[in-house]
Amino acid sequence: MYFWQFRVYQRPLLHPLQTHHGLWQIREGIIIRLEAEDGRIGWGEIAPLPEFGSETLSAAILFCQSLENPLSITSIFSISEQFPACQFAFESALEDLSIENKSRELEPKNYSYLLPTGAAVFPCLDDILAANQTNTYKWKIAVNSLKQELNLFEKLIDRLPRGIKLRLDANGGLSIAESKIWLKIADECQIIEFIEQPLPPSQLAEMWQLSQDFTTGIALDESVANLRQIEECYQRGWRGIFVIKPAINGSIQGLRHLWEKYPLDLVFSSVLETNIGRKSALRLAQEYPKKERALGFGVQQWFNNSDPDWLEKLWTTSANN
Ligand SMILES: O=C(O)CCC(=O)C1=CC=C[C@@H](O)[C@@H]1C(=O)O
Ligand SMILES: [Mg+2]
Repeated sequence: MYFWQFRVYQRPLLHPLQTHHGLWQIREGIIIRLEAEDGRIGWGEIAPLPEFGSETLSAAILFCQSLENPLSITSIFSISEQFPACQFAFESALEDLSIENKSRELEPKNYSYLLPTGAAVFPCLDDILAANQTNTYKWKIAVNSLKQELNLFEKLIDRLPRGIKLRLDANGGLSIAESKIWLKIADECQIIEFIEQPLPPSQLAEMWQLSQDFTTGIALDESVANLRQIEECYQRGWRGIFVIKPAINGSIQGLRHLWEKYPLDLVFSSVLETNIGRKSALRLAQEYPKKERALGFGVQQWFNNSDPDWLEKLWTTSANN
């Protein structure tokens, strides 16, 4: 049995993220601490992303307030798939208990750096390229008008060194006609690794057709935000890329079973979680056998790291349970 505690946190993003979903300024979540009878401690993070279909923060708080304490392993693996961020957090805390070398190097060498959206990329681009050894970068589209973004894109690729791969993420905000324009350009310029979620999840068939009509990869993200959606999209014929956000995907064990059951082309992606959730997600990504795709866990600092004791302060200054 495992006694556990939780604390709700709010951390301002150092660089607010502008996407088709809107402007994201504060990452809110819950840190959980599991303690085994022999004193071992395991940490986990509930990092909701409701616009991707996960539970909301308030739903996760109510779930934590109603969950038994102490917990059994059975109760952890019985958490409903209605709470995928909670499933990830409790299973990863359970696994964290057994991690001998918690400080084992996890930071990926092959990662994708998320560039500032739109024209904001240009003032800092040279510094970002100089500071990052990776050759994979990601840039959000479907935020400004197509005309504006096509102009910015031309300027951007002129500034990128040879050999750089770019991922374009529309967060489901393009029309079919706009997707075809981007894909035609991508096929011609050969710098785009894939276009992520060009259309909304409701248009899987249309994205499948685009994947047949163009050579540039298409990656599903919002369409495959949890285990049930991954399996459904595969069974409906999707053989393109699956962007997996472990922290909102649901059961870790369930994800392992899926990638063993189906030959999935996975790209692991962050939900701008804190270091607690990041470690668990990166451990899982390291287990995934295919290594060709850069991890969507750019080393950029999402948070102001001038407060390294934030977790300790959280634990001593607030008691949610
Ligand atoms: O996947 C990556 O390279 C970084 C993470 C990332 O792009 C995202 C994280 C969280 C919310 C989203 O707007 C965005 C995405 O859509 O993938
Ligand atoms: Mg995405």
